[in-house]
Amino acid sequence: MNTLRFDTSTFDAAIVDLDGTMVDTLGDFVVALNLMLDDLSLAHVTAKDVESMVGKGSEHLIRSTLRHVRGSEADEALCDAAWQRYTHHYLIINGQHSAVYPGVVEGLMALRAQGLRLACLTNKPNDFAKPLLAAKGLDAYFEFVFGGDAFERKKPDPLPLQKTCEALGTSPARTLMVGDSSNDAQAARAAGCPVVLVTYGYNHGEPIQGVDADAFVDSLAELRG
Ligand SMILES: O=C(O)COP(=O)(O)O
Ligand SMILES: [Mg+2]
Repeated sequence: MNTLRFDTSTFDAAIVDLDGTMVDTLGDFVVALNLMLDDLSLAHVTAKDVESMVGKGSEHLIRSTLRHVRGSEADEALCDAAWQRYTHHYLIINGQHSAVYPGVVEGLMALRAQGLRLACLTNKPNDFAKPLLAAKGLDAYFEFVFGGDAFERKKPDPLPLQKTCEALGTSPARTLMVGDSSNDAQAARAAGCPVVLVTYGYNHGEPIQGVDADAFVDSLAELRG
């Protein structure tokens, strides 16, 4: 059920996902992947193809893209070459084909005004995540930014959430996860964090309402104390 207001007054902190939750980065992914595919003399992907592959980090995205355009699993040499080309292009175009979703700044400001500690936890690599947040003017809201390579395992594993709670010094039960996909929800459930999902974003092509979460919001502006 969508709610027009999700009461955040019982929390000490919020952990916020990046791609699909704060920033619509689908354009960046498509542009960087197609530049990579050009370098490898392979066919292009569309935004629709990419949308269902985003959320499990860049390695997963590159492997899924190669599988999609070639029709078979890529070997390690091709994956390595693709990774080099993809990171080269992504670092250059990062943020140029992306936009902050409506209500994000309002929501982050409200959470901070309420005294909540904020961390950004994404499966995007640190080298992509930190410059993107800075370019979009979102970095100052967060005490910590942890990318997909910050810890040994990525979401949906609970480890990144547990480590982020440790960094914040907050208990999982009083730390709200805000995300856009089942990766965020599964990680939160396993870590013992309550979870709210946005109704926009990328969830592997599946309707988000089918995911086990505490609430769904249409905008981060609905998160209020
Ligand atoms: O797979 C990605 O790079 C996107 O990651 P995020 O949704 O955890 O920010
Ligand atoms: Mg996401």
